[in-house]
Amino acid sequence: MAIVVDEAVFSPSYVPDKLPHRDEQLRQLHLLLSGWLQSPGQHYPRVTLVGRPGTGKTVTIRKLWEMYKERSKAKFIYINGFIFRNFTAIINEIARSLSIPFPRRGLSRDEFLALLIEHLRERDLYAFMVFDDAFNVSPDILSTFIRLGQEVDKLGAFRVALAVVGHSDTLLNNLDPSTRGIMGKYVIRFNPYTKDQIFDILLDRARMGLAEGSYSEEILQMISDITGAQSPLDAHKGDARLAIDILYRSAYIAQQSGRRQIMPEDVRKASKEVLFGVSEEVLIGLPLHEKLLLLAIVRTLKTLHTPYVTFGEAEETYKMICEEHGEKPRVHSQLWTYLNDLKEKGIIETRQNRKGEGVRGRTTLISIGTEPLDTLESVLIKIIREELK
Ligand SMILES: Nc1ncnc2c1ncn2[C@@H]1O[C@H](COP(=O)(O)OP(=O)(O)OP(=O)(O)O)[C@@H](O)[C@H]1O
Repeated sequence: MAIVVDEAVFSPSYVPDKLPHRDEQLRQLHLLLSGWLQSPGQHYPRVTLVGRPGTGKTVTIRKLWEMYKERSKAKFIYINGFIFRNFTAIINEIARSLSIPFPRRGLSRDEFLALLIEHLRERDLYAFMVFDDAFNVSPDILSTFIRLGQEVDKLGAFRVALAVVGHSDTLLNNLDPSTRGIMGKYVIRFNPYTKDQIFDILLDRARMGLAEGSYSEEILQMISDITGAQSPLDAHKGDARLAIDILYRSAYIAQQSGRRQIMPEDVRKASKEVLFGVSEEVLIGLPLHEKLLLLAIVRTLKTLHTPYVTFGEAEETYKMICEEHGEKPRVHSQLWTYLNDLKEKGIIETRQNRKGEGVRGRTTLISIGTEPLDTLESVLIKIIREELK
């Protein structure tokens, strides 16, 4: 007998009927966007959604759209910054979503924009644009699309509503001051979910997707304890995606063992298979050689059994990994850039060595505090293989 009775309930694109603990954020979104969605053209609504991974930003905005899509003449355009990063890719995706015939390349930025504006005006189109994980898009490209909504003379009406989604305020701070001014004050915050909040989310998901009697409240509580935040400042917790993922994996492990109920041991096993502080999507979004460098750091840490490795040690392993994959190693300065990016994303920690630490001279020490190395290694290998296929 299956425990997972509805796979769709666990898919990333699933939008549940209810969104526990996001009433306030949904209310604010309504306030800002409902007027335009029902009768677009009179003003340019824009909003920024900020919160750590898995705090419900995407699902809340999708929910809002679900509530209006039947009665809005606007079209929903969803741009995921992990997938669409450069200008041409983004504008082509916008054109595709609006069913506008568009040359894929060969035009300058201004020409592409002029063409989009012309189509919006001529076809009397309205676009509700969502830039999710927008920190992957360079600030100047993002600015271009933020400013698009202001081109009311050329557009003939306020044809755009905009939501920009990111993990922190850096997203806005990186914009030039005048564009930041346009996005300015309309920020909706998504705090990490507490243990009790995760429990409510899991209970709904389990009711929808798992066989009756296959889970107990204790099991859901156990997962909530592992993943839920103690406080809104808890930096690595409060991710509902992770909690749902552990529930799904636990159900599968139980099912594979021929049982009809999830046991605590299944949860323990499942939580060893997942990453806690780093989301897999963030890893997928890294440039290939940044992934290879990260894999090198993980392998070196594993081989040396030390809490820290030097940059030089990691670089040696990186070169071997490149050879393994038939890739030309990047130069030292590029690897530095990657190292800093990994640090900025919170995947690794670095510091300068101190005297008497067994390393000669000044060097950078690298560590990974939050993730089980075996899991990180296997996830990275899987992603790298996919990319090189
Ligand atoms: N309040 C909630 N109720 C039910 N499910 C939720 C809730 N919040 C988040 N989820 C679920 O958790 C998962 C992650 O949510 P979502 O993708 O919206 O997070 P996010 O904040 O956009 O994350 P990221 O920054 O990584 O893109 C999804 O499966 C979503 O359905």
